[in-house]
Amino acid sequence: MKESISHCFETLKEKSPLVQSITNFVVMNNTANALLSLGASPIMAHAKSEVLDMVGIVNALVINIGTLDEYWVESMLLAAQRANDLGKPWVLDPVGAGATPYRNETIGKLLALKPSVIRGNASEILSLAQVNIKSRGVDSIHDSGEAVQAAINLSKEVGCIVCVSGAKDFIVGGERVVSLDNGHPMMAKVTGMGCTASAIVGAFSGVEKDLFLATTAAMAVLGVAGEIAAEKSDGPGTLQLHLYDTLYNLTSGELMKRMKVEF
Ligand SMILES: Nc1ncnc2c1ncn2[C@@H]1O[C@H](COP(=O)(O)OP(=O)(O)O)[C@@H](O)[C@H]1O
Ligand SMILES: Cc1ncsc1CCOP(=O)(O)O
Ligand SMILES: [Mg+2]
Repeated sequence: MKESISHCFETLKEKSPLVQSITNFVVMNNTANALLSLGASPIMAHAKSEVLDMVGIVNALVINIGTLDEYWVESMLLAAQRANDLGKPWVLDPVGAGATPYRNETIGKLLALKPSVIRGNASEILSLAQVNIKSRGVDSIHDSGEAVQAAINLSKEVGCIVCVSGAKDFIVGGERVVSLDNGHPMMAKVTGMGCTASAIVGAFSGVEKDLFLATTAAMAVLGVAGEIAAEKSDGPGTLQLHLYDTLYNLTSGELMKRMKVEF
């Protein structure tokens, strides 16, 4: 698996996938910079007048409901349907799932369109799997390990790959589960770190057809880059900056050496 992840990483650098994001106002800059540092190419586009054409030219689509509103939701549904029609992968980041009925209703519509990959924190994945939990905005109040069974159920129900992020990241494809034990607790103190994870999952999905492998590779890269960056940082501000530099300079050798992956 480590070799396949490393190969995926090399392919991404070589192909520089174009990734469309319909994402939230908070993280547009963070995620675009992370994709560029990694070697992918970001484009943020949500106008209904261009969304169908845009999906036509990108390698993957990321839909993130962080700052959703009625217009944006229509764009998201159009884009997701178009990606399905064209057989292109699309990633759902269900930011703040469970926080309000509007978010849940929107997530229901997006799930009906069957995302290729769902990446969320534990509270979000528990909410999507209809586990009756309390949620509190965009930050998780559960450990990722608590949401693994929910992720398995969700993966089977929707027929997609599910990633639960947190101290450990779990990637689930039906009964297959992989865990990654990289990263650093300070990563949760930078807004948009999860959104960045989802954007990177989009980038890998744009170059690797096996989406279980693509998602695992994406989370391994962010986890390893995050922990290297954290070692150089005094706090979340410098972590954000060091993360770009680390993504930019990361080699497959360093990735292989640091990655802690388990089946
Ligand atoms: N306690 C932690 N230890 C190590 N890595 C973490 C920790 N918390 C979050 N991360 C990492 O931060 C990234 C974002 O995950 P998370 O914080 O769960 O997403 P979100 O921002 O959507 O809540 C992932 O790469 C995850 O592995
Ligand atoms: C704070 C906030 N509010 C709406 S979207 C958003 C960003 C959430 O980003 P992440 O889930 O990656 O921490
Ligand atoms: Mg999030």
